[in-house]
Formats: sequence, C-alpha cells, structure tokens
Amino acid sequence: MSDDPEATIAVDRLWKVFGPRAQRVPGSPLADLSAAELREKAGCLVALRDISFEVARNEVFVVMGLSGSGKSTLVRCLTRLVEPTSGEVRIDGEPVGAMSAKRLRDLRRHRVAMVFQHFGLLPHRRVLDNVAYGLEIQGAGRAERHRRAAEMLELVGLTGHERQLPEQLSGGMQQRVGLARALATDPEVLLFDEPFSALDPLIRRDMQAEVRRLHAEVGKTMLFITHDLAEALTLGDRIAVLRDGELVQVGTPEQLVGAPADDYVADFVRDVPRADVLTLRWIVRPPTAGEEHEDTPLPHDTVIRDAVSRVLTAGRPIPVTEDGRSIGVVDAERLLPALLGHRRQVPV
Ligand SMILES: Nc1ncnc2c1ncn2[C@@H]1O[C@H](COP(=O)(O)OP(=O)(O)OP(=O)(O)O)[C@@H](O)[C@H]1O
Repeated sequence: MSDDPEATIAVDRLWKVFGPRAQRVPGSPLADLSAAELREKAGCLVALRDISFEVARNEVFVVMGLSGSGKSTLVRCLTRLVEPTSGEVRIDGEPVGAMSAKRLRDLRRHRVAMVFQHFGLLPHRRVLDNVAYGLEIQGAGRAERHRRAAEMLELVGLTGHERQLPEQLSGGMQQRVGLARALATDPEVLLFDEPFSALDPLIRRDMQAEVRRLHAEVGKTMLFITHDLAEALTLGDRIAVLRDGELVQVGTPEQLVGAPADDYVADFVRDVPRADVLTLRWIVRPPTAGEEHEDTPLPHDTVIRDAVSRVLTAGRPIPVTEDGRSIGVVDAERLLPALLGHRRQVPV
C-alpha cells in the first residue's frame, strides 16, 4: 500500500470474520468458500474481506452499501470498537492495532468523533451539556466547556436552544446537537454512521447541506456511511462501494457514474442523471479537419448540465480546455445523449 503522508485514515488488507477461531479464515482456503459453505463448515461469517483504502486529510469519504454489506463493521473497526480479525488501520500514520488501552481511549476521546443514526444524546441533560459532554470527559473546566459548546451550537444554528432537553427538539435539530457535540472536541476525524437515515427526506437534505457547509467551514476528515446513493453522490469527494464485505470500487462520483467497475455498480448508478455528475471531459470529441470553433472555450471540469445553454446556443462546436490546453470540442450532438442518457425509453 502507498504511504501517503497526507492520508489521515489508512486501511490495509482489513478482514473481519465473526465466529469461532475466526483468525484461521483470512488468507486460507476457507476464505474462498461461499458464505453458506463457510457458515456450514466453520460456523463463520466474513463481514469484511481484504479491504484497503486511504482517506486523505480533509476529504469527505463515503462508504456506501446495502444493508448487511459491512458498513457499520468497517467504521467500528477503525477505532477497534469491533476488533479486526487481521489487517491494519492507521490513523495519522499510527497503527491503531498497536495502541495501548490508554492510547486507544485517547484516540476515541480526542482524535476521532462519531455521529450515529440515533443521535446518542443524553436525555436528561440540557442541549448545552450534551454538546459539552466530550469536553467534560476530557477534563475541561466548566466555563471553558460551556464557552466551547455555545460556540459549536452557534456553528450549527442552534443558539437559543442551550437550555432545552433533547426531547424538546425535532429529529433534525437533535442531529445538529450530535454534530455540535462531535465537533466540540476538535477531532481530526469525524465518523458518521448513517446519521440521517431516521430523518424525513426534506430534513435529511437540509442536514446534508449542513454537513457540506460545516466541512467547508471547519475542514476535517470525514468518513460517512450511507446506503443512499443520492446522499453518497451529494457528500462524497470519493465513494467506496461495499458489497457483501468486499470493496467493489473506490472513486469520485464522476468515476462511479462514468466508469462503473462492474455490473453491480452500473446497476446502482443507472438512474443517476449523468449530465448532473459528469463533466465535459466525458463527452469531448476531437475536432474535425477544417471545422470552425467558438472563440471562448469551456474548462474541462464544467459539469455537463452547466454547459447546456452555451452549447445549445452556440453556432459552432466549443473548444474544451484543461490547463489552457485544448483537449477537444463539444457540440449539441455530444451533449444530448448525456442529457437524455439516464432515462429509459418508455414506449408510448
Ligand atoms: N457481532 C456480530 N456477530 C456476528 N455477525 C455480525 C456481527 N455484527 C455484524 N455481523 C454480520 O456482519 C455482516 C455485516 O454487518 P454490518 O452491520 O456491518 O452491515 P451494514 O452494512 O452496516 O448493515 P446495515 O446497513 O443493515 O446496518 C452482516 O451479515 C451481519 O449480520
């Protein structure tokens, strides 16, 4: 695996096998058995199979997969809430597997914060004290933790709600409290385990926007788990697709939609409007001899949808440039299939 010094989280050949004598499975012929055979022969279940990936500093990395694909197990292995069967996790270069109990406690209290689906708020504590909770565990004084908690509540738009109890807030607001609490300790990494799946679709969209805004404001490395493709595409700088414990593809939204690794991913992204995700580099063509072009080029990283009106109103093909260099041209003929491509033809 590469040793990218900018990688905040590095996962190398990680296995998690549940069942008796699980450690004999990784790398042995047992690992090649089907799930049913393995259960029958060894009473084991492979939840994560040989997973490797790296998350760069300040990246939003989404792990997407259907129910049972291993998402929660993966996120829990990162801080050893679930003990990996084999392989290595490093956070900021430090192997988590080699950490002493004290160092591990430190990691969970100071360096990595988690946001869960069911908020995990303490019901009898006021909002302010819920946000201050991590700081209290760290031993911060009362005035300091209240000052910091108030600051975090302001960051997530909940100033004025400090003295309320969680049950007096809506689901979306409670999850904002969860976000504020996670941010309060100023961790290096935020782990989100399906944090918005219990919320209404509209609130959910608000919260996704909130995460994007917070990320723009405070940076942070974020690893976000979801089973929802739209959420993954909205939030992820890169997305890892997990299927039955295996990583099928890791790529940008654009790579997943434009070049799915296999039929499984292709099926997942089939209904995504391609023009909203792909950029012009996917539809450029070489100029033909003697052809006249528009004068003002379009940058190659323009999302297709944003180029529609220019391309359709231009009289001639438009050059597409990368770093000032032309990489081809686009015209309506190249653009329309991408615009229409996501819709299946319905016979009239
Ligand atoms: N403690 C455990 N003991 C045995 N099997 C487990 C345990 N925890 C998880 N599994 C199994 O590991 C597999 C992956 O589960 P996991 O909860 O990680 O999936 P998930 O993608 O998070 O699913 P969901 O979206 O439903 O939460 C499943 O087959 C699950 O039954």
